[in-house]
Parts: sequence; C-alpha cells; structure tokens
Amino acid sequence: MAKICVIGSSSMDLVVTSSRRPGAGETVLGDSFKTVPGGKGANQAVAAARLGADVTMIGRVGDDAFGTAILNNFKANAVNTQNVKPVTHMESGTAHIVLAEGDNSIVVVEAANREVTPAYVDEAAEVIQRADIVLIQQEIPEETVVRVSEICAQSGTPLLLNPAPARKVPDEVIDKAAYITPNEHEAEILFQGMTPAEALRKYPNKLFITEGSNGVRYFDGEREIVVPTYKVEPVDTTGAGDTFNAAFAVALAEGKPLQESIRFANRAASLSVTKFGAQGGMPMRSEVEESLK
Ligand SMILES: Nc1ncnc2c1ncn2[C@@H]1O[C@H](COP(=O)(O)OP(=O)(O)OP(=O)(O)O)[C@@H](O)[C@H]1O
Ligand SMILES: [K+]
Repeated sequence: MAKICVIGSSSMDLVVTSSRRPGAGETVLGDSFKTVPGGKGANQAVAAARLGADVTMIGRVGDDAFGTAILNNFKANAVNTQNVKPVTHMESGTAHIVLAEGDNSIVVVEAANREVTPAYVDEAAEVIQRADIVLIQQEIPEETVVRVSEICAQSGTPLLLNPAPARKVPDEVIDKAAYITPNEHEAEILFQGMTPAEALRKYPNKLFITEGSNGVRYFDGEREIVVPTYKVEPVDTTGAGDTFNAAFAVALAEGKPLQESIRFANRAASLSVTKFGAQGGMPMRSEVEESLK
C-alpha cells in the first residue's frame, strides 16, 4: 500500500444559498444552510485514501465542535489523524460561502491552519521521511512549505507541490520539489516573465499544468505533451484539482510510469466533476479502475 503524507489545511465550509446576496448593512433571508468539510489539504487526504493509499494527514484543527467534526470526517475516510492536533483556545479554519445570483462569495478564516508551522511539521518529520510521497498545497504558511521541502530533500522523499491557491513560490522550493502542478492561472503567477511553454521547458517531467477539460500539459525533455482528460457531463467542478493531485500522488507512489499516472489522475478527476461538492465527488479506487477498462 502506497504511503502518502499530506500536509495542509482542513476547514469547515459553511454554505448558505440565497436568491440575493446582502449589501453592506443589509439583511436578507436565505434558502438553505449546510456544513461540509473542506480545505485543500483535507480534500486531498480524503481523495488519496479513497483511492486506496495509506494516508497520514499533518494539519491542525481548533478545539471547537468543527474540529471534532473535521477529525470524524478524516476517520470516516480512513485517514490517519495522529498528526492533526487541536490548537487550544482557537477556532478551526472555516470558509463562509454565500451562493447567490449564480456566483459565490467566500470569506476564509484560516485560524488553526496558521498553526501548521515549521516547528509543528518538525515534530512529525519521521512521517514525512517514511512516506513514499509527500503532498502539499499553499493554504498553510509559506515558511512551512519551505521547511517541508528541506525535510523531503534531506530524506530523498519525493515532494508533490500543488501551488494552490496562487502565490509566488520560493526558488528553493521549486528546486526541491519533484512535481509541481499549477492550473493555468497559478502557472502564470509562479512563472512571471515566462510563457507557459518556456516554463514547461525549464522544468521537464516536473512541471505539470492542469488545463481543466483539456487535460494536463508537460514537457518530456524533447517535446510538449498534452495528456487529454476524459469526456464527462460536468455537474460541479469543485474538487477537480484536489482529486487530480491526490490521484497523481497515489499513482506515482505506486510506481506507475508518468503518463499512466497522469491518465489515472485525469480519470479520477473527471469522475469527481460528475458529482456535487469537493469531497462528495471523489471516487473510490474501484470506480476509477472500472472506468479505465
Ligand atoms: N470538465 C472537466 N472534464 C474532465 N476532466 C476535468 C474537467 N475539469 C477538470 N478536470 C480534470 O481535473 C484536472 C484539474 O482541473 P483544473 O485544471 O480545472 O484544476 P483547478 O483549477 O485546480 O480545479 P478546481 O479549482 O476546479 O478544483 C484537469 O487536469 C482534468 O484532469
Ligand atoms: K465535484
């Protein structure tokens, strides 16, 4: 079983639907409210576990009811939570989402996710060193991403950096990462002053730009390759990127060749867009294998 360590955010999404969004100082009546576990780190951990990996999450929750719910959701998805420690006197990360007028407005409160510090990951260094692959995103402090890249480099553990949400990544992290998976918008911010083609050439077999329904683009050392994704009827693309990254990590950790790993990840991600919600659409291993036949 592939051992995957995911380092990142966990949160509770508080989702309200309303026919209209309130302006400043205004109150409107909403139609519905629900809470759903989210956060890019948590989403990717859950996706990897559903795809059959042995997943350990390194993250933090608050000492509130959301923290308990987030931990229960990890357990329900067979994610190891030994390194998801509650922060005392702090709230869990939350995303406050209003779905109205055909678009969303979101306020994110990082809270406990800010406590995924370099010192905190140092305490779990052994988990990182023992993993077949480490998967990280950018909803935690930048200095933590730097520290994880150092631990991975020292122990020779491959690091997959999903540079989302978009922010500039220190050169040392780009150097130390084995795989980097921005979407097109994130790639622009990461490689300012370079065209996508130039960036891909600079990082052969390391930079993989995801292009939504188009698939994934990379440079193999000789030429640019697009691995097309699968045609589906999209219902909700939320979580496509998270599913792609988790599935790519699982396939690589299992030793699958590069193109086969991308195809597996495209297949998993394309299945995820046929269902509502981020985690709601993440497929089980058997579904992916069945649909690859
Ligand atoms: N409409 C689609 N049909 C099939 N596959 C898709 C579709 N949208 C996304 N995917 C798959 O998911 C991968 C990631 O999608 P995308 O490049 O949009 O990333 P993203 O912007 O991080 O996604 P999101 O933020 O919506 O989760 C794609 O490379 C592809 O494999
Ligand atoms: K979805």
